[in-house]
Amino acid sequence: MKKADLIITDISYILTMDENFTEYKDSDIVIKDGKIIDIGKNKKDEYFGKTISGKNKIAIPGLINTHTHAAMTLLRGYGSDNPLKVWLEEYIWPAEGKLVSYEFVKDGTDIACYEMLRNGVTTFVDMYFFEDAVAQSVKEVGMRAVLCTGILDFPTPGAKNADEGIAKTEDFIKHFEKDENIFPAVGPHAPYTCSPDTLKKAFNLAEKYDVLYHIHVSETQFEVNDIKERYGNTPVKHLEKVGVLNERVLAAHMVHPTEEEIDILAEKNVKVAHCPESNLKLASGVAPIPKMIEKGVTVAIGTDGTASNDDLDIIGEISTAAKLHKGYTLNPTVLNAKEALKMATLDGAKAIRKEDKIGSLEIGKFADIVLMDINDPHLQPVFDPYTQIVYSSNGKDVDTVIINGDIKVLNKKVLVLNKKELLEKAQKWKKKVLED
Ligand SMILES: CSC[C@H]1O[C@@H](n2cnc3c(O)ncnc32)[C@H](O)[C@@H]1O
Ligand SMILES: [Zn+2]
Repeated sequence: MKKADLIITDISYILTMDENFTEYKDSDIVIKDGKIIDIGKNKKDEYFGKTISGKNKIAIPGLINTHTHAAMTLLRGYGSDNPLKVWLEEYIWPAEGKLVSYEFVKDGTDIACYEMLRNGVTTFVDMYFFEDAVAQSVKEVGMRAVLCTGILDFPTPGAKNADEGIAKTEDFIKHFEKDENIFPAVGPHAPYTCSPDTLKKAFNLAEKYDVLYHIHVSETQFEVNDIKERYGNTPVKHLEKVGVLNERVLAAHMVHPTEEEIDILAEKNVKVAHCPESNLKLASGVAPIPKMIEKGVTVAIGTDGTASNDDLDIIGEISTAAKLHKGYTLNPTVLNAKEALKMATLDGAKAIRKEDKIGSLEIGKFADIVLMDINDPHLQPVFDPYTQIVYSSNGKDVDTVIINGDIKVLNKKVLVLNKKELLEKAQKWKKKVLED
């Protein structure tokens, strides 16, 4: 018998989400030193250590949310039912200008971490202000995250101009460069809020430290028209001309690329964070995701912030994506359940360039594992476990969440945050949002 730290026994279905979609039935996963060391039938007989039961459960890799603004939980529902420009300029940016501080971001991110864990998210990509506060939350709960300060050409709660945003980003990168779970990145907000000079300076920084370059691109028709008017090009072509497209770029939204621009994204190996619910709620449009995938673009999934979604349920997000693109293309074979789940797992890991460490359940990878409870009438009978997850379940069916081999959620209860305290924080900030 060999020593293990944790053995998940008799898991009804294991969906590894590796490149071959390898599956196991009634099998075990063995974990040691934070990593998966064995998977298969009767592996529990070869190891001793703490066990938890996987009976009536589906095991999938920890889910990856590739675009959010976590602290915006404190603005959930604020300024709803408006287009992006009105929502940002008349509601969100004034509220952020008034309230955003280290404390706001810490409290808001704590709430977001609770919600993400509850919904099976183990890794997320965040762009906001006071990312040191986000890092503190992430450390306390033991999640993984790609974190970047939003860089804009006008004053923000975190910096008086883009150069200060870039300088702060460099300090942040240096601080977390070697961290195992926090991956610092560079976050120019968008082509309409960053000049070509700012975009390029930010890009050079990402190159210097070999980190992700995360940016909102081609989110609305308004943006496309605005960039055309200002620079004579559509957003992706504009970014290409500025010289800021390569494999390090993770572009959020990408709702309105032209055919030619999709070819550029594929050629430059730019990754896309698709945010269908935010795009629907803000009436930004429907991104041509099937076409991007067909042309070889890696497309992952993101929720965006909770003021434009308005939740952090990534299973709900892939369900929306799978159905939206079928309806929009009038083709039911488009974005099938396996492909949809891949967007939130292996393709999410590829989007953040961590596919060697996370994104699938494989020996040697980190033990970031979600167990979905299928012992409930709304999830039975199971003909196809992928279909069950994408079309029948939602985040609330997540029973257990393990990160780095540590149990963070058990029996649908988040173990690493205090729910009562979070509810109090939400009330405290609601009062401040409503104060003059
Ligand atoms: C610079 S940090 C992030 C900045 O972006 C704002 N934001 C939130 N959602 C969106 C979106 O869908 N498109 C563009 N900008 C967005 C957020 O409120 C912060 O100000
Ligand atoms: Zn966003």
